[in-house]
Amino acid sequence: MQKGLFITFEGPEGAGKTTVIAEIDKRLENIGMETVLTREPGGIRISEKIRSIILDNAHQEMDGRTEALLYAAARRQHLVEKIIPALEAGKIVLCDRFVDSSLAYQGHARGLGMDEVMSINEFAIEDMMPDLTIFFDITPEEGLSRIEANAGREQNRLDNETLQFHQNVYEGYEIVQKRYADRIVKTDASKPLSEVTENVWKLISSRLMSEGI
Ligand SMILES: Nc1ncnc2c1ncn2[C@@H]1O[C@H](COP(=O)(O)OP(=O)(O)OP(=O)(O)O)[C@@H](O)[C@H]1O
Ligand SMILES: Cc1cn([C@H]2C[C@H](O)[C@@H](COP(=O)(O)O)O2)c(=O)[nH]c1=O
Repeated sequence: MQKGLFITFEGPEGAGKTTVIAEIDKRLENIGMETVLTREPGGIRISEKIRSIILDNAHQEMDGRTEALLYAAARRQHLVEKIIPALEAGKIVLCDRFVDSSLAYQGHARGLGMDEVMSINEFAIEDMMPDLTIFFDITPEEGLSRIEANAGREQNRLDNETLQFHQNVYEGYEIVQKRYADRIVKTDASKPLSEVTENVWKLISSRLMSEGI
């Protein structure tokens, strides 16, 4: 039975998720919370291997359905091996991307259909959805310009999709937010880093208070 809290972070490329989550993780640990910081695709050995297959720039021939199935397979293993045990141990799981990414990227931007992509994910996750999702709201243009400016970050197969693809991802996220309005809260990710971090911290700490954690 789940006792912890499952929080996911979503948004376009370069929105600032990874940077902000690391700071949130530190703050939670400083107040004595047990956390697990993880990411999708990846987070554990098998899923990191699947990640490198999906994101390899050499794999241009990858079929859209194959891509969607690989994300779902990586998610399944990640869930059973890392996320569920952490939640059962009462920990707070902070996960950089989860099923909403599949809905926005594969379902909408790839054109596979959100319902179809949700159905393969239902097989993977059963009914394990996040308790809270924070959407980092930024235009694809601004997010992509941040990662282009970050010389240390290699651009992967998905980063290198067209601007139109990334605009479709953003449109996909707008649909996802309406569909799951009770779970997803939005933060303005175009603000300076310190401001985004404070806003995300307020969202998370008020949720912890309301859960009595
Ligand atoms: N609020 C911000 N203002 C300006 N730059 C930022 C801000 N937040 C993060 N950055 C910078 O933008 C770049 C992308 O940030 P980060 O890797 O955290 O984004 P991300 O959402 O995890 O991206 P992706 O999903 O594409 O991996 C980094 O160089 C980071 O330092
Ligand atoms: C989980 C998930 C991810 N994606 C995409 C989104 C990004 O382009 C990459 C992951 O790279 P990041 O630097 O770790 O953000 O994969 C996707 O298309 N579908 C998914 O389910």
